[in-house]
Amino acid sequence: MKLIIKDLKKSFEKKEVLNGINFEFEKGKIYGLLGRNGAGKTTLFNCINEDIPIDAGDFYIEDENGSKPAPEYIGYVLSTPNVPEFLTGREFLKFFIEINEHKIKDKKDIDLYFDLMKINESDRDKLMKDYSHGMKNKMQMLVNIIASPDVLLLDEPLTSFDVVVAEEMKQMLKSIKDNHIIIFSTHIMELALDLCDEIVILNKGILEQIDKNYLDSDSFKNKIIETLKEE
Ligand SMILES: Nc1ncnc2c1ncn2[C@@H]1O[C@H](COP(=O)(O)OP(=O)(O)OP(=O)(O)O)[C@@H](O)[C@H]1O
Repeated sequence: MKLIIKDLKKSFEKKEVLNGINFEFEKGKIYGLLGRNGAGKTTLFNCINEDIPIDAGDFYIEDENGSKPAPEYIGYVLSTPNVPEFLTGREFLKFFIEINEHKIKDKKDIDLYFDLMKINESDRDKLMKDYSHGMKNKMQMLVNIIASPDVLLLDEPLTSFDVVVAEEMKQMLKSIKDNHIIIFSTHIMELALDLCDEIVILNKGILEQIDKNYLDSDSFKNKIIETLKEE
């Protein structure tokens, strides 16, 4: 399975943000998406998730059965969590599982899902408006893991997690990567290098993959920084 992006363009008024993105993301890999502030990482995710219209180009998923439109097979974890705050964590999970019942393979007891995310028993029946930023982020991550979409877009998802949870999330993402395409945007280069199989840089509106042969060399970080400085 691949997520194929062809000549994708997006501008906001006169500002050209995505200037012809061409890329093939493959199943079984975690891609680290790096770019300067305002480079267009979130815009790229919003386009692929069809939250905003694109100006030109195409994107789709291709597998052994042919090609299919991408958005239905995408899970998107936003950097600012977006959960219904008027529900408790338990109500949210119950509702999510009910409306996605046909999609969810291997359904588990709700408390097992909370356990997976290390959400305390005392917090499970609280309104999510009283959850911390990190707890809301965990809930958003959790529903995406339960739905197990083919493509998982993660917009700086680990930054609000404490170090223990961040490490657990890293291990969890590694454990599910074989069956997914995971694209992970971050400003933390060490995290990208530690977690990701490929590093992709969004610069001047296009995507560029950094040669894997550099991955273990000392000069790799410098190469990324030099590429990002070129703007
Ligand atoms: N809805 C919008 N209307 C107008 N301009 C927008 C809109 N959304 C994004 N932009 C502009 O597009 C550019 C790319 O923004 P985007 O949020 O995609 O960057 P980013 O790489 O995710 O940045 P950061 O790393 O700082 O989060 C910025 O110049 C931003 O101001």
